[in-house]
Amino acid sequence: MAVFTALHLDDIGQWITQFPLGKPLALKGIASGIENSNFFLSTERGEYVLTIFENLSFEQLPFYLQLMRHLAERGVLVPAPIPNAEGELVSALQGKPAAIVSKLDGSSQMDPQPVHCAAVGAMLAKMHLAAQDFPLQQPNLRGLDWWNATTPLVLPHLDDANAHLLRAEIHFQDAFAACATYKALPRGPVHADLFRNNVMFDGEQLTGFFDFYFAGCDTWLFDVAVTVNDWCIDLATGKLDVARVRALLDAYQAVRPFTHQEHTAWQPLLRAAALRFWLSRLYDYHQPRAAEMLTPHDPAHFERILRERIATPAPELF
Ligand SMILES: Nc1ncnc2c1ncn2[C@@H]1O[C@H](COP(=O)(O)OP(=O)(O)O)[C@@H](O)[C@H]1O
Ligand SMILES: N[C@@H](CCOP(=O)(O)O)C(=O)O
Repeated sequence: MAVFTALHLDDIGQWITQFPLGKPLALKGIASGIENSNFFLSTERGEYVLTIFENLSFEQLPFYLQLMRHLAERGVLVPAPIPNAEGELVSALQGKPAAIVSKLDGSSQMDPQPVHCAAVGAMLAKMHLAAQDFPLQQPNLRGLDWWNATTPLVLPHLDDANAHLLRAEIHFQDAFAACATYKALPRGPVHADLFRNNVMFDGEQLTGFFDFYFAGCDTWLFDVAVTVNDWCIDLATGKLDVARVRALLDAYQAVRPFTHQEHTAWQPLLRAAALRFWLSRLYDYHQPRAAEMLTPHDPAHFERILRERIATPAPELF
């Protein structure tokens, strides 16, 4: 999150009367994050998070908010969206779509141990299974099509070595996505951005996943790869820590066993997950948006991870 649209308590006095939340007491911009404008909101009824969506449209948002509601109803620990008096989860604020969700307890675990990775793996598998009967469809908007569209926009900013790496990896991923193994992978709604900063813990107890605004329908294995590439690495080098990888994968497959096609696709999808965030970070870095609070993420981190996944095979799924 970041703050692209400035907002003060006075600005929401009228708007908030459509929600059953009582009087607003405090509103505080959240500096972390990069995508939307987010605020901690205190009201007479409790603590919430108010999000103004900067890129997603009114048409796209029901997928994310209904998905959160669907998951919350099935025991997956995610924020509950608050409906307004009309039963709507999204309504216009400052001319943009906005929503209020419950605030999760706990804090981010930025130095995860195997026990935390196991909790994340188990909850991710539960999420995949719980979303199987979710009726709405929306593709992962940061999937293969977006990688192909974004590559020519960032290539002019890269040195020769990185331009070569990017071209070669896009070529590899296009070819892999066309093969029978890839097409046979189980799919459904995925979180697609389950980094350390998007999960809450109270000690070793996982208290929730949030930030579903990159979610979409994609392969479940891509979601596992995104998660492993953040939770199970040494941040300085991008190298995988085998104990954390094993803990996450074993806890995941205790809930939802991996298929043989997933076993074959594992190494390519770890590369795909690294490529996805290298590209988005390059794009955000070279085409920055105006914001009151924004700290762009370092693209070189995912360049290192991609090079490392190409050079060194990761532990197998099973
Ligand atoms: N439902 C929530 N409960 C508690 N804290 C939240 C919640 N949603 C967001 N936050 C806080 O806001 C910060 C940024 O949120 P994030 O969703 O990552 O932003 P973005 O939409 O830009 O990706 C998080 O690190 C967390 O501290
Ligand atoms: N997790 C991604 C992009 C989104 O970041 P967030 O802080 O808004 O969740 C990255 O690290 O590049």
